Amino acid sequence: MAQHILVVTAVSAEQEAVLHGLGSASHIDVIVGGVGSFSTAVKTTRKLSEQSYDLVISAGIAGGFADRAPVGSVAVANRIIAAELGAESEASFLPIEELGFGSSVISMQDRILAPIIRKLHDSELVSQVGSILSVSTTTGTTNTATTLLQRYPDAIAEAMEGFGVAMAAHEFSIPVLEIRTISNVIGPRDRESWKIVEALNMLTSVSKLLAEVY
Ligand SMILES: O=C(O)c1cccc(C(=O)CC[C@H]2O[C@@H](n3cnc4c(=O)[nH]cnc43)[C@H](O)[C@@H]2O)c1
Repeated sequence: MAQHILVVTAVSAEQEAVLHGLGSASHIDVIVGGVGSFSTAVKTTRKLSEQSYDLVISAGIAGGFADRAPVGSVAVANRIIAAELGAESEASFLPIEELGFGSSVISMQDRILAPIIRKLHDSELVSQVGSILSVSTTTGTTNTATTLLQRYPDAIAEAMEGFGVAMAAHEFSIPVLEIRTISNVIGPRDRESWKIVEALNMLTSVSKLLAEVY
């Protein structure tokens, strides 16, 4: 399935990891969009207005919810959710849908998702599929992790850029994927325990598969 694909990472270490895995695949471009959905949405939109693409992929490292996406595994989004987009009230969090201002959820197309899920399943890599949350603040307490899971029971991971990439792709009617390798458990902030090098190496392995599948 050789198409023209744009991969968007947050930082250059992720870009290098992806390029390393892609090898000589010339149909895939990889850009750095910056950390967070705002910067990433702007940079992705600019790139999509300059060149035509068939698929956009948000790729990088992420936090995994305990017992759902272990460190060292691969998380593939079937939904990308802007987890903080809404209003707080005394009773509960109100997502933007309930306020009548649009949607905080972008769903992946099955025809795009199925081939990479199959490939990951056939590979040696541990992987899971579910909602990946986009947050502006990296979760740093058990309380926030629990709250997010109550709000989004099918969430497997959180990162900071997916929704920005997805919104840009959506604007150009291009399908989107989010694929992440897990560097840390979501919960109490313990920066020393993050397995960033290992997650970047896993990102290289995943990128090899991306080049074979798409
Ligand atoms: O807490 C810190 O001191 C700290 C230092 C450097 C970087 C960070 C980040 O939050 C990097 C976020 C970056 O990586 C993705 N990512 C990785 N794990 C998570 C997570 O548990 N929650 C949200 N984002 C995560 C994210 O997509 C950014 O690109 C913190």
